[in-house]
Amino acid sequence: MASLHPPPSPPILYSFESPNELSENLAAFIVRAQKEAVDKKGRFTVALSGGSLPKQLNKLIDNPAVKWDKWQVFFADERCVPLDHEDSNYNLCRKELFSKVSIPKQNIHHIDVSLLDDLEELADAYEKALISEFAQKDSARFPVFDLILLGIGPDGHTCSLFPEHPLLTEEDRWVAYIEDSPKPPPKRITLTFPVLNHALRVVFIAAGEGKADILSTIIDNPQAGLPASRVTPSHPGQVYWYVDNAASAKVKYHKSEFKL
Ligand SMILES: O=C1O[C@H](COP(=O)(O)O)[C@@H](O)[C@H](O)[C@H]1O
Repeated sequence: MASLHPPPSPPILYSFESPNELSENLAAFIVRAQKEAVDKKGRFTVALSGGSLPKQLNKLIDNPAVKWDKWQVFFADERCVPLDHEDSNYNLCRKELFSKVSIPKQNIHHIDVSLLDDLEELADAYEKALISEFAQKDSARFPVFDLILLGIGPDGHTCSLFPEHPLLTEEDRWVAYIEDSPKPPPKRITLTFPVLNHALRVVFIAAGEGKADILSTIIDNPQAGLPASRVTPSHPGQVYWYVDNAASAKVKYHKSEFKL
C-alpha cells in the first residue's frame, strides 16, 4: 500500500567559489525564506548555531530587505555557561550579529542562566520557551521552524548531537541536555532530531578545506549514520547545503545551480 507521507526530499547542495560568495547567496536565500514566512504568518522563526556560522551571516547586516522585528530567534544548541562567556553561542551571535542589527531583545530566546546548576530544569525551561512560541500559534506536535541554520564538526556532529551518543535516538523531547560532550564545554543543551526533522528548511553551512573529508562522508555516505546525515526533515521540509568549493572538493553528490 502506498504511504500517505511522501519520503523526505534529497538534500540540495550549492557550492560557491569563495566564503564571501557563499555568504552573499545565503543572505539572499534567508531573505526569501523570511518573506515567505512573514507574508504567511507575520513572523519568521529561526534557530542559529554557534561555531563558524554567525560570521557567515554578515551579508544580512545592513540589508534593507531584512525585517529584524519579525524574527523570533532560538539557538539550535547552547553551551551551559554564562551569556558573556567566550564559549556561549549566544555571546558569539551577539558579537557577530545581534549587536549590529535591531532584533527586539524579547525576540532573542537565550537560555535561563539562573538554571545553570540544573541542566534538566534548564532544558525544560528552554523547551517551554519553544512551546510558548510554537504550540500556541501552530498546532503541530513538534515546532515547525521556518529556518534552522546548522554547522558541522569534524566528527560529523551538528547542534550538540554527537556520533554514537544516546541522544541520537531521542524521539519525544524538543530540547535535551548533555553533560558529556566530547567537544568542550561538556555541558550543553540541544534541539533534538524530531525538531530538526520537522523544520521547513534546514541549511548546513560549511567553508574551507578543513571540512572536505567530513562533508563527503556526510553527503555521499549517509548510511554511516553520522548525526548531520540524520537530518532529513519530513515533507515538505528541505535540507540545503551552502558550502564553498574548498569544502565540497571531495563530494561526489550532484551540485545544484543556485537560483533565487
Ligand atoms: O560545538 C559546536 O560546534 C558546531 C560546529 O562548529 P564549527 O565551528 O565547526 O562551525 C556548531 O554548529 C555548534 O553550534 C557548536 O555548539
